[in-house]
Amino acid sequence: MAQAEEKREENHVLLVAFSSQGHINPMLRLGKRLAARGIHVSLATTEIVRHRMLKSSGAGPADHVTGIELLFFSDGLSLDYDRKTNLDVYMDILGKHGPSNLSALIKEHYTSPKKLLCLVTNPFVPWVSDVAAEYNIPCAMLWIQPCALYAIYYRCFNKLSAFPTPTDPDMVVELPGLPSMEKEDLPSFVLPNNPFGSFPKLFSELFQGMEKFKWVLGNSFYELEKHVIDSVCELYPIRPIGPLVPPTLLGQDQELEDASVDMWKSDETCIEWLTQQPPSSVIYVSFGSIVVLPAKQMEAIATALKNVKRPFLWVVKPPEFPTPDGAGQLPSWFLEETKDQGQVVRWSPQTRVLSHPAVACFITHCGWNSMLETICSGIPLIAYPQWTDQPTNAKLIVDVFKIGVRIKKEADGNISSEVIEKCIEEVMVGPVAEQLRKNAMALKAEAQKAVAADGSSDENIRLFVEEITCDSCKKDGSPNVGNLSHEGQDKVSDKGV
Ligand SMILES: O=c1c(-c2ccc(O)cc2)coc2cc(O[C@@H]3O[C@H](CO)[C@@H](O)[C@H](O)[C@H]3O)cc(O)c12
Ligand SMILES: O=c1ccn([C@@H]2O[C@H](COP(=O)(O)OP(=O)(O)O)[C@@H](O)[C@H]2O)c(=O)[nH]1
Repeated sequence: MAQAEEKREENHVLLVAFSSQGHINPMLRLGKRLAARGIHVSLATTEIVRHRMLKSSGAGPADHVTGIELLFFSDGLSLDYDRKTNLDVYMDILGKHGPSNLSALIKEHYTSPKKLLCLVTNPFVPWVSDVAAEYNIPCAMLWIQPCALYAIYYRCFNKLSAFPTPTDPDMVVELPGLPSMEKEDLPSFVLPNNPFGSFPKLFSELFQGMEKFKWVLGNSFYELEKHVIDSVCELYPIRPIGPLVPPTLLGQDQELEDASVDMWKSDETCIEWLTQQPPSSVIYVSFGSIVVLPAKQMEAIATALKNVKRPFLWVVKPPEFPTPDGAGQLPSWFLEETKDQGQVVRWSPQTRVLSHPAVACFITHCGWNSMLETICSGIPLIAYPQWTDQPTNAKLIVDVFKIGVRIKKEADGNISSEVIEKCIEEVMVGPVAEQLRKNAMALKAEAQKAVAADGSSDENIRLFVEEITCDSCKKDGSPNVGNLSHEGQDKVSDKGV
């Protein structure tokens, strides 16, 4: 036992993630890249994740994911608490109980916590940096949304630029390195009508105290977002090390195992069904793990899918806490009337779906993981964003990456099935479709280059590992992301990118 513990503390990094699948998986993939460079890695997250993994697999939860040890701490709430409906309460309680519970976990698992090379946290558990400080361990943040969101929040919460206010809710926001943004392009949390009171507080504290993070890593790649990445260099640089997606999507060794957890059991039968469909014919539809669409919007999508008469694969994840208004439920007529046309599953093996040759396009809520997976699959997107970073991600898809179209809302906030049908036709046939597909394939190639040996992201990982393992760098308490990030970018521009 003593020997195992000693080993654990050699060259060890502890990752800490918020409980959502889209936050844990990029962290695990970062962990794997660190492990490939000789670092021992563990990931700590909250008990609710262990509980969901248990439910999804039916067996006991894994205590390791491809060599990364999983550790769990309590968020202070009971397992059956409805966290999704009460996000503000959840985030508050987690912020109150998380620090002491994580601190106890560290004490329990590491005989000398100071030996940890660093803690890596994500933006939704920013208090991890205080736990790191308590043990005198350096702390890094993995930013799990586009670097554009990092730039927007940094400027917003440090009051460096003007954002919409209750008296000027429609103002257009102009920021360096980004296109002009109207209110429907901004992250929902910076708008005056944002209902999540504790979010601005969480992010104000985070962005006003960035010096607590010695490194900021981003789940993106330089070539994808170079203008906005360059634009934050002077503020507090972010170093892109992504895309953190399964190795099979990156053209890497097919034998390489992915590091990820599944909180829901995926329905593999849809892969067999896909195999029976013509190449580039299927519309894939999914809104991720959190969004629950209002019944009216479910109806509009259902009508559009039926009317376009093309094969579809729609993920309809039953709401964990169903409501009488029918939110998140299929219209009653749908399955019967489309039974020869498409498939509905509760949860799909999404990365296998996106890279399947039968899939033509993806109607998505624009979660960043889904977007990166799509970029790496080289197919166009139809953006239907809901909240948080998603509206801005949709803006990037259309105006910066130019790999998709956006479903525009009517003046009353609803969507019409005709608009969805038009978007589908636009990305499936004709000159726009052709251009989008070309752009998508080009970005896919750039993504593969970034993570391949000596690519921009690979180089940034190498620099990070060099930094955390270098004794003199560790003792220097000042945040030095700046120097390194500049160096990383010089290297990139040296190569003529
Ligand atoms: O902001 C939150 C909060 C939150 C924080 C503070 C508060 O007071 C209230 C709520 C909780 O869960 C989230 C989960 C998310 O999952 C998903 O994470 C991906 C990667 O960040 C995104 O790209 C996807 O759009 C998104 O659905 C994204 C989020 O932005 C949040
Ligand atoms: O049916 C599904 C839908 C989603 N996902 C995965 O769940 C994650 C969703 O993350 P994202 O950031 O896109 O959205 P979120 O669910 O966090 O809103 C992605 O990795 C998807 O591949 C999946 O495996 N099956």
